[in-house]
Amino acid sequence: MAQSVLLTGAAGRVGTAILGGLADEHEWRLLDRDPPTDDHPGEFVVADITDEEAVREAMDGIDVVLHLAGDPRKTAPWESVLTNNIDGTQTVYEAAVDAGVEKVAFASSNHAVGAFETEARTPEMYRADDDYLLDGTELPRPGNLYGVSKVTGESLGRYYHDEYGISVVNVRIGNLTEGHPPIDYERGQAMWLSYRDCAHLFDRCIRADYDYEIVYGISDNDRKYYSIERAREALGYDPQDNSAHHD
Ligand SMILES: NC(=O)C1=CN([C@@H]2O[C@H](COP(=O)(O)OP(=O)(O)OC[C@H]3O[C@@H](n4cnc5c(N)ncnc54)[C@H](O)[C@@H]3O)[C@@H](O)[C@H]2O)C=CC1
Ligand SMILES: O=C1O[C@H](COP(=O)(O)O)[C@@H](O)[C@H](O)[C@H]1O
Repeated sequence: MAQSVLLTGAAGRVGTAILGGLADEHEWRLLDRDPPTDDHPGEFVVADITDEEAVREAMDGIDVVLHLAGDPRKTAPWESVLTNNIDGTQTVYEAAVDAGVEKVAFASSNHAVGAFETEARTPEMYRADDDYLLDGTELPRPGNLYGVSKVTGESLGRYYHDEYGISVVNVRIGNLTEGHPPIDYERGQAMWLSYRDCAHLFDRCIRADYDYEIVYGISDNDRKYYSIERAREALGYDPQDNSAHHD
């Protein structure tokens, strides 16, 4: 059944991948501080996610929120991640709970656990013959302030789920690239997420029933140090792509 979905950060790369696969599948309300440059499904709200009133208005009638908006740079300074990623995410959750939204899928990141990639483990852990695997039950271990902001976003979800019962899934996205995995970048190939699998994964976030989840968002790469088992079990994720199938 089509659901009413609010997609924040809709003008960005992840939003483009999602809409590329799911434009006709749901009723969309798109939100970004940048106006659209192309055709888009549904209505487009130009607003900043730290604008409480605008975010409240955008939640009206929404079933599911895919919250992508934020500063995606691993080098982002504290002032930016504090405003865009932490304050913005809290504003989105507060408005979602007040509006009676059922589910929020939060775009978390591999950088929430980046510090597990120690000198002793790398580059071996990026290779198919290495069995090191993070599965989402490990404690967070961010390697930069951007990662800290993603861990904080996951914690905000934990709080709003426990306190208000809203369903929450945190998707620790790997490395999204279109058409082809990153070239000459073992780490990027191990955490590759294709556009097709990205759209399917967020479709499962919209449709599945869950309480509070942390899952890894990567394709079914031969090289991997993130387990996708929880995404399969909790969401019914069934990825089609594998970085090993590209030269
Ligand atoms: N692209 C990737 O491989 C990965 C992305 N992510 C996360 O996914 C999300 C989307 O990332 P991308 O699409 O790659 O980034 P992007 O920079 O292409 O898109 C982000 C969008 O959010 C909007 N935005 C940023 N701050 C905003 C604010 N305060 N109010 C309203 N809109 C705002 C921007 O205008 C932009 O259109 C981010 O939260 C990022 O941290 C996580 C891991 C990997
Ligand atoms: O969280 C993110 O991660 C991806 C992959 O990280 P990288 O360390 O391989 O660059 C990055 O491309 C994306 O911009 C970022 O938001």
